[in-house]
Amino acid sequence: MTSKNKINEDLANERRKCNFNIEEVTYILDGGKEKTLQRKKIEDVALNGGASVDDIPEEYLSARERYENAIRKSCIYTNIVKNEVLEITGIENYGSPVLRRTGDAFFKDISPFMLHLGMFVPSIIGQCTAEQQATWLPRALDMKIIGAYAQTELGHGTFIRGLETTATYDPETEEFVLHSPTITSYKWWAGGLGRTANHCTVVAQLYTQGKCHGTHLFIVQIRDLETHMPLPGVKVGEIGPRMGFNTADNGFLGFNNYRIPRMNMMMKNAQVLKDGTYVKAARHGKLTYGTMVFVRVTLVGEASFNLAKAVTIAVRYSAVRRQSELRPGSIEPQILDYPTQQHKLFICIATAHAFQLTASWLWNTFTAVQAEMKKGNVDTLPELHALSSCLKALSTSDATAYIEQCRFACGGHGYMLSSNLPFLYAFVVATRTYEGDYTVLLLQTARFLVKAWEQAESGKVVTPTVAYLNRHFTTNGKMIWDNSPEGIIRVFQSVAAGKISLCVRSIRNRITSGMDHEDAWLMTTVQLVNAAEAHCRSVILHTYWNEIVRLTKHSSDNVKTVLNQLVMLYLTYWALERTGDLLRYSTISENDIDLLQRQYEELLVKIRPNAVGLVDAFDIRDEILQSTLGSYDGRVYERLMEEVQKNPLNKEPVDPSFHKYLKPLMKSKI
Ligand SMILES: CCCCC/C=C\C/C=C\C/C=C\C/C=C\C/C=C\CCCCC(=O)SCCNC(=O)CCNC(=O)[C@H](O)C(C)(C)COP(=O)(O)OP(=O)(O)OC[C@H]1O[C@@H](n2cnc3c(N)ncnc32)[C@H](O)[C@@H]1OP(=O)(O)O
Ligand SMILES: Cc1cc2nc3c(=O)[nH]c(=O)nc-3n(C[C@H](O)[C@H](O)[C@H](O)COP(=O)(O)OP(=O)(O)OC[C@H]3O[C@@H](n4cnc5c(N)ncnc54)[C@H](O)[C@@H]3O)c2cc1C
Repeated sequence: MTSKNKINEDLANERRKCNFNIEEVTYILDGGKEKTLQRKKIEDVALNGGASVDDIPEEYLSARERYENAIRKSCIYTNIVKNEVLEITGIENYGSPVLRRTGDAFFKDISPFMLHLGMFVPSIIGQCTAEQQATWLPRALDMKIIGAYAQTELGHGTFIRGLETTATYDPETEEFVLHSPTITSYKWWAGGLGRTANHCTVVAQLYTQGKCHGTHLFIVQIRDLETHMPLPGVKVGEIGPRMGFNTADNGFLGFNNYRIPRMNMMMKNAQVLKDGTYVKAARHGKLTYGTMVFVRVTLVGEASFNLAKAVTIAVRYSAVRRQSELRPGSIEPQILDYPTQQHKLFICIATAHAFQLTASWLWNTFTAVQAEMKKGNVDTLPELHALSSCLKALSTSDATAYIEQCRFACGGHGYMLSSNLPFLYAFVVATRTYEGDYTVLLLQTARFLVKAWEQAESGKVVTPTVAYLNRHFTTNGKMIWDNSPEGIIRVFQSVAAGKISLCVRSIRNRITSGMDHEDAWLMTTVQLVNAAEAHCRSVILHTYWNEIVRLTKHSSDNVKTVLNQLVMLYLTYWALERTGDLLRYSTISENDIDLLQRQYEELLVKIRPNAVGLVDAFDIRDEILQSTLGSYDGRVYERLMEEVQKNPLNKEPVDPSFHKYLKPLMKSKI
């Protein structure tokens, strides 16, 4: 072995200590052995060329160079995907999470094509008729056209009904006229729109026969396919530097009476006939929001994957890093030996598992609801909307907090961009806002919960994810505390039920004392967000536990043990985090809390020897991790020094600014 690929001795020791079969855990997280093998095959094909390697790390480039480099690499990756990967996966897997994840080897930040595959293509699939799909989809999948998703405007993001862009039908020419009547109606934020896209999905208020029918989706060509010039009547550009997403060319877009053919309205759920007659086909008023529901579902898996990356970096680094001394004169311990460090990191491993298993479960729920909707049944959509809203909100918010915790766990070196932790944070913190802000989405779930509570109150049997509400009306008093996993989950469900009940009581009391329903709701929103968070927490705890029991039925003993330790750590951690709620809604005592704390500390000790094995089981290749601190071989200090050589500031021993500014300053007299 050369020193370049020699594994750091501490990390090698950690791997020797690991007592479970790492591959077995990888298979569970990937959803089965076949999926793992296919993922590895895709990674081998896509990453073997080493095309991702930048001579100069992208953080040293100017805005223009960074963008150009991102396009260059996007094209390389797209060609690999088109020519080699899709042969393995089939065209239907274009845009699959595996391709998205493999893409991370090419970009530290984000590809300008992300929104094309992440939202433009899904909007064609979800919102167009079969005939329209036949027109647009092959061209989009083949990258003959490149699209963005332009919904948000300068003045409105959350409140979609408030969007101002208009699409007015002209039966004379059978065209829609797109117009941006005000500065606030300019589209703002769409990824890939600023410089890259030649088409986009535009969300606009539909007017026909003098009447507004609310927001609808349109496919709009914005640039010439040969020259890439914006078409007459289109004003488009990049919105400027932001906290992250700096290679995604987020854009602005305005229209000046810009005409598109009638058939460019996405007509799956509503149509405008040649004469201008509006026909609504949809059985549910919000089906035009379907692309957002799809992306919210996928974001739970995104949260898990990005957190898995961060904690892989932080745990490997913590095994390599030695600091301080436990006893005078003793050898410096690995920082992973500090219980406080384990407290920071093991919850991140458990959370990545919890979100991954919840994401798969949510995806199955999503596809089942889609299948029902194909048959004309939209009854399960409200529950899916409530679930995808709160799970998107909580998973992105927790992942953000824990990625930052991983950075803290890496001390000063975690602050280096080359650790990749700042990039991960900047990318994931945006997910808390986009595709529906955290608070706004939890309030959507709260609407569903209040309705479910009212149904349960009237004796109706409610859907499985809120079935605990039926129990709430049949049991009296506080939930009996029970330290088993099922017992902890039951108590969390009681907390959620108790909080929803308090919200309903507050709303009713406010109405009784003279407020109208809107004000009573508004005044209760702080509690409603809290109740929706409690509900979502109980869903995650329940799903994580159920899935671990189901998926480890045939596992080896040691895998069963370590995955059980992790899920118990998760349940115990959240019980300790929420002792106030537990004291309020269950019979838990001071003594029970002491026992929980001891149980938690014992779990840290038990998990410690397997910590590196657990992050290895995420099986994230070095090319994808892109971190000086987190590589498989643990050559942390060597990589930090190698990275310094790439710093353009170190190219010459003396910087020109010395002669230009510093020296004159040093020579000048006071
Ligand atoms: C080179 C190659 C690169 C490699 C790439 C490879 C592959 C890539 C492939 C995949 C990518 C994978 C993942 C993607 C990852 C990252 C994506 C990256 C970037 C994404 C960028 C983000 C894009 C965006 O942000 S787009 C804009 C999103 N905007 C929003 O989310 C707005 C939020 N607001 C709303 O959703 C709504 O306005 C609202 C807040 C819900 C309120 O709506 P409103 O109409 O006012 O409704 P109201 O409150 O009155 O409610 C009425 C009623 O309707 C119910 N309702 C509301 N919404 C829905 C819904 N969606 N579905 C069903 N029902 C809904 C609501 O509950 C009410 O019901 P009720 O009356 O209570 O019964
Ligand atoms: C990196 C990034 C990429 C994006 N990409 C795209 C894209 O490709 N296409 C696209 O169309 N959009 C995109 N967006 C826009 C994104 O979807 C919106 O920013 C997001 O939906 C939030 O809307 P907003 O910015 O209008 O926030 P606002 O709604 O103005 O929110 C501001 C604050 O007000 C609060 N608030 C708002 N309404 C309520 C309410 N009813 N009750 C209580 N509190 C409320 C929010 O909680 C928040 O704290 C992107 C945004 C980012 C940051």
